Amino acid sequence: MFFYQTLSDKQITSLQKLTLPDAEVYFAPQFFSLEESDAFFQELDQRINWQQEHIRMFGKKLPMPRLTAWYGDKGYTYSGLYNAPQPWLPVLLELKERVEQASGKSYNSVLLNFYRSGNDSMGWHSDDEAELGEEPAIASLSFGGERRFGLKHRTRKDLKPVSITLTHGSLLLMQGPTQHHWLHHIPKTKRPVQPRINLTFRNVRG
Ligand SMILES: O=C(O)CCC(=O)C(=O)O
Ligand SMILES: [Fe+2]
Repeated sequence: MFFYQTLSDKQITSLQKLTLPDAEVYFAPQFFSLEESDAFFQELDQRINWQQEHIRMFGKKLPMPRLTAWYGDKGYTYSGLYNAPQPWLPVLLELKERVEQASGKSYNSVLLNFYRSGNDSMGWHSDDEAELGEEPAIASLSFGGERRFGLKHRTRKDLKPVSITLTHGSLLLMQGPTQHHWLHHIPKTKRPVQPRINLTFRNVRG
């Protein structure tokens, strides 16, 4: 476990390190206060240019099971789709500063996901695109309804899959060898859940 200071209130908050082999994952369930988190959810809900993108699968064009948006300095290819960057918004720069301060890393882009209901999801993947470099640091913020975040090792079947509840106002940080060895997903849920906004800050090269 290590400690950091938030910029706003100089309050010491802890990022908990998960005990996962072949990974470096940290989690802070209440990185933001409830008041801040409610305000960020509203702001992002209203200001982000949310898009319904499609994926091509088996020659079919299918709607992605969530809305997405891409902001920052660089374009990015994700799930075979090229995402042209939209210029930073003030709210995104504020969040970027906060996660940079906490993680000691810098980011030049952010992918946003909007999960409208428990029927929205993200399939098993790792964020291992070449543009992200060898051992990418990815800082993931969650606002709104709680969803389960699953992690499973690519090859070691003796390791049980891990599941974390991504709370309103939480920060999840993945770095080091994590993307090489582990896959992650957001499964659908039958539980009634509030809409959820996720932001993953990344550093894209090139
Ligand atoms: O919604 C989440 O927490 C996961 C997002 C994610 O894995 C991604 O955008 O690559
Ligand atoms: Fe991911």
